[in-house]
Amino acid sequence: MSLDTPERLPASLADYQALAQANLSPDVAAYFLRGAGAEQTLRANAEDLAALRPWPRACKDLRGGSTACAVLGLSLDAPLLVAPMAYLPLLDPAGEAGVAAAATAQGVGMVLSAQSAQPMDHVRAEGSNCGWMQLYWLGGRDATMQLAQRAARAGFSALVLTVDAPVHGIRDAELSAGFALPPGLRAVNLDGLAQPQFAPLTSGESLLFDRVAHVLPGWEDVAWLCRNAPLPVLLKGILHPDDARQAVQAGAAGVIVSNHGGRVLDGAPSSISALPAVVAAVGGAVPVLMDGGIRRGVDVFRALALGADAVLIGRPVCHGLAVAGALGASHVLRLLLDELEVTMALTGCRTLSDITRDCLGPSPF
Ligand SMILES: Cc1cc2nc3c(=O)[nH]c(=O)nc-3n(C[C@H](O)[C@H](O)[C@H](O)COP(=O)(O)O)c2cc1C
Ligand SMILES: CC(C)CC(=O)C(=O)O
Repeated sequence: MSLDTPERLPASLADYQALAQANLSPDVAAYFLRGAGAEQTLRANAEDLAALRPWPRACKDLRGGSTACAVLGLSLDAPLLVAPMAYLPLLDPAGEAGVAAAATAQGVGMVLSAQSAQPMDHVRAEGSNCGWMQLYWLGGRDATMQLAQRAARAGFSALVLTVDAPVHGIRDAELSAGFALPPGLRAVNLDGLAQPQFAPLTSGESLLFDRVAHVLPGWEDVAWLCRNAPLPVLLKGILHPDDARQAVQAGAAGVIVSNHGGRVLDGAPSSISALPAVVAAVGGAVPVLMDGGIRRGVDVFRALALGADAVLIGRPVCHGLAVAGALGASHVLRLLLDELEVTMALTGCRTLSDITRDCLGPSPF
C-alpha cells in the first residue's frame, strides 16, 4: 500500500516512523516494523547505540571536510547502504526500484534482497547504486551458484550471503496480526531455481533437525562459494568474533555485523555491542559493516567510532517508502546524511578517518 504523500515532508526519521506506524495496515506494519519474540534485541539495537556519547570538541578546523568513502570498490558520498529488505512493493508500488533510485540520488549504496519482488535488472536500471545482491543459501550449491551468476550478469559487484537466519525467527507480532504475502507477490529473482523438497516426517522426527538441517550450509560451503562465485562474497549476520575469524578464513570479502534487525533470535546481543569484538577479530583483513537500530546520523557516527567501515539502514527506509514513496525513502537518507555531517562538525571530525573510539565518552560496555 502507499500512503498519501503529505504536503510537507516529515522533519525527522522519528516523524516518518510514527506516520508509517499509524497508517500501515496492522499486518503489513507487523511484518516490516516489528521483531522476533519479546523484541528484546530489536529494542537493544537502538538502546545500546543511544548509550554511546559523542564527545563535542571545540574550535577544530573543518575546512574541506567530507563524508565520501570507498567500500569494497563502491564509491559512496557517505558510508551508508540500504539494507536488503524483502517485498518492498507492499509499502509502495515503487518498491525496490524506487528505493534504488532514492539511494542513487543520495549517493549511498543499496543491497538488493534475494526476496525482492521486482526483477534485479529493472531495479539496477532505476538505480545503479544498488550494487550488491543479497542471497540466502538455497539448499544446495547448484541453485546458490545459479543465483550468484544471475547477479553477476545483472551487473552487481558483490554478493551478500546472509548467514544469521538458517531458520525463520518466531515473530509473535507478525503471527498474531496474521501477515501473509498477497497473491501475485513473490521473489521473482528466484524463479526457476530448485528449492529443497522434504520427504514426509515419520513419527518422532523434527522438521528442523531431520529435514531442514540437511540442506543448511556449513563453513565448507561458504568457503566453496567464496572460492567459486563470480563476485566477492560478504557474510551478513555475524555477531561472534569466532564466526568473524572463520568468515575471513573462508575467504569472505567483508563481514556485516547484524542480528537481522532483531527479527531472528530474540535476546541476541545488539549489533553495536558485538561490533568491537568483531572488528578486533577481523583485524583489518576485510571491511566490517554493521546494521541494526541506526535511526539518526549520530548512530552512524557511533558505529563508525567503534570501528565499522559503513552501516546499513533497514526500517527507516521502509518508513520513508511507506509515507511518501521513493521521495520519502530519499528524504530519509538525506536526513541521515545531514545529521551525520552535523555530528561530525560538532565532534571536530573533518573526515571519516577522524571518527575514532576517542570521539566517544566512556563506554557502557
Ligand atoms: C521488512 C524487512 C525485511 C528484511 N528482509 C531481509 C532479507 O530479505 N535479507 C536479509 O539479509 N535481511 C533482511 N532484513 C534485515 C535487514 O537487512 C537488516 O539487517 C535490518 O533491518 C537492520 O536493522 P534496522 O531495521 O534496525 O535498520 C529485513 C529487515 C526488514 C525490516
Ligand atoms: C522472506 C524473509 C526470509 C526475508 C527476511 O529476511 C526477513 O523478513 O527478515
